[in-house]
This record gives sequence, C-alpha cells and structure tokens, in this order.
Amino acid sequence: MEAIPDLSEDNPRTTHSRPKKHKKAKLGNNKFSQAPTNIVETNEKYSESYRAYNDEGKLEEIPIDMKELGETVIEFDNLSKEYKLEGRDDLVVALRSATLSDESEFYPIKRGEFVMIRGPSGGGKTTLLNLIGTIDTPSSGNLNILGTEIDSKSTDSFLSDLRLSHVGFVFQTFNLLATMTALENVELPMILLGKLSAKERKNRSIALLKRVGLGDRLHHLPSDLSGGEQQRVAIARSLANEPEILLLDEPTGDLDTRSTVEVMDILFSINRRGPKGDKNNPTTLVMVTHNPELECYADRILYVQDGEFIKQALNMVQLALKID
Ligand SMILES: Nc1ncnc2c1ncn2[C@@H]1O[C@H](COP(=O)(O)OP(=O)(O)OP(=O)(O)O)[C@@H](O)[C@H]1O
Repeated sequence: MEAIPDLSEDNPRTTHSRPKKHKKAKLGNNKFSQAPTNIVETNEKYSESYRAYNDEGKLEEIPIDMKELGETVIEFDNLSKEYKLEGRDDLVVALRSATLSDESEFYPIKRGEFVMIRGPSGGGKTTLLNLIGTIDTPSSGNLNILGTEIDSKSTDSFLSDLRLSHVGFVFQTFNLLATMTALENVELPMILLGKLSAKERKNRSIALLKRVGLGDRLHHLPSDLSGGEQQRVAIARSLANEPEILLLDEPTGDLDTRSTVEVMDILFSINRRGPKGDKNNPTTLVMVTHNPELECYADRILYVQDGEFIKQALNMVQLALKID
C-alpha cells in the first residue's frame, strides 16, 4: 500500500513545507488566500519556462507566467458511493461524504486549475474521477459540473452529451482503435458529435496531433507507435471536441520515464493554453496518479484515503521537467 507523503518532510521536488505565516497565494483570484492550516507552499524556484509544441508541431520555449483561475467548474457536497457485491450483505464504501465546496476546507475546482488526486490503492480515486465524469452515479450527495446540477433526474442522453461536448477522458490504457490511423482515431469524437464538416475535422485532427508532437505520425496505426506516442494520440483524441475539463486516470501508468515526462509536459501546456495553444482558453485538468514525482505539475494535490479527502497541498511554483 502506497504511503501518503508526510507533508512536514521536505520533498526535494516540490519542497512542501508548512509556511510559518500564510502568504497570499499566487494562483489567481480564487479562495486560496483564505487558506486553512493544511495548505503547504514551496518557495524554491525551478524553471521559468516550459516546452510545448507550436502550430507547426515544433517544440518552443514558453515562459511560465502567473496563472489566473476562473469560476468554479467542479463542486460537490457529501458525495458518496457504495457498491453492493453479489453474495455479500455489507456494502463496499468507495467514497464517503466527499465535499469540494466554498464552505468546505477543500475548495471547488476552478476553471484552468490542474488538480491531482493521490492516495493509497483502493482509496477511492478512480471512483471519484468516474463520478465527476458522470461515467458512474453517486449513491448520495450533490454534484455540480460546469454550473449544472447532476442528479438522478439527469437523463442518459443529457449526460452523454455533457461528456462528449465538455469533458475529455484519458485512461492508463490508450484504448485506440487498432485498425484506424492516428488521424482517424482523433477524428472519431468529432464524428460522434456531428458538428464539423469532414474538412474541418481533418484540419482540427492535424492541429491536435501537432499540438502533441505527432505531426509526422498522422497516418500511422497504433501498432506502429510507441506507448508514449499512443498516449499522445489518446490525449489528442480526448481534446477533439475542445472539452473544458480533462479527466485523466493514471495517464502515465504504463509509460517509461522519458515518455512520462513528454506526456506530462504536453498536459502542462494543455492546462495552461488549452487545445489551441491559447492562453485565454486553458483546460481544467483533474488527474489521478500514484506517482509522487508528478505532483510538481499540479496547482493542487488532493489526497484521498478510505474514501475521504485527508489533505490538500498547493504547489506555489510550477515546474516543467525537462529532458535533453
Ligand atoms: N465496480 C465496483 N464494484 C465493487 N467495488 C468496487 C467497484 N469499483 C471500486 N470498488 C471498490 O471501491 C473502493 C475504491 O476503489 P477505487 O478504484 O476508486 O480506488 P483507487 O483509489 O482508484 O484504487 P487504485 O489506486 O488501486 O486504482 C475499493 O475498495 C474497490 O474495491
């Protein structure tokens, strides 16, 4: 079982330490300035720029500028999930009264925020992500996504529309269609949504594949791509309908260190500048990971254990890891 990091101990990467006096947080016009005592911050300076693929699919250095978060896009109150197992009377409680709200010590998720969910195996991370993504329904509690209340009255067609238009998903396994090229895989969600012409779909797919550094792999089948490249296609596909929220469940779980860094750098740039590389159109990211090394990419880390939030940490310095 993975241990929850002791935030009082210095972590060489994120240097979590309890501030002697709470400083006004630098993450923008959100509620972080009213920080409770479990907020941690780091003062160490890391990188002033990160690398991202430009319109031509070439890597360029982009300064890491201060981030302004927008309005609340994900909030929930007393969210619980219980599973009934066949042949057993007792219920498995996967999530118990989880709350992210203005009234709670755990804040709602704001537009443009990059939140990681960490914690021991079986703690409820995937359950939480699936509830946020409306893939699964809560046993009780209130959930609000993008200003819309999700409840038992929400119809399947409403929820699938919400997912297709506004929420992107990336999983540990890439789930690409084996007989389709990278380009065709990325086009699929646009075909399902049915809003763009064939030419527009193709152009957007090419732009997205360039955005993830695969402008020269458009016509490759998944079997001709490395694991890291396949995951980059899956990321491009998740962005096909320009979702406001991207949910990621262990997206680097099957990748080696080099591919992990490449994928995380891409996610970092998507978070900051959205699918089109536009600073004014960031994408909100919620990512489950077991890897403590990746915490440095997030604005906030929520720790989930036994179905409950137990702490949250704020990263005051954004770090883009680099490989040369
Ligand atoms: N479909 C299901 N039916 C029954 N129990 C389930 C189901 N899904 C999850 N659980 C249980 O709910 C609890 C939380 O599981 P969950 O997958 O959310 O944890 P996790 O933190 O994502 O774990 P991991 O890090 O191992 O992926 C576990 O006890 C798990 O066995």
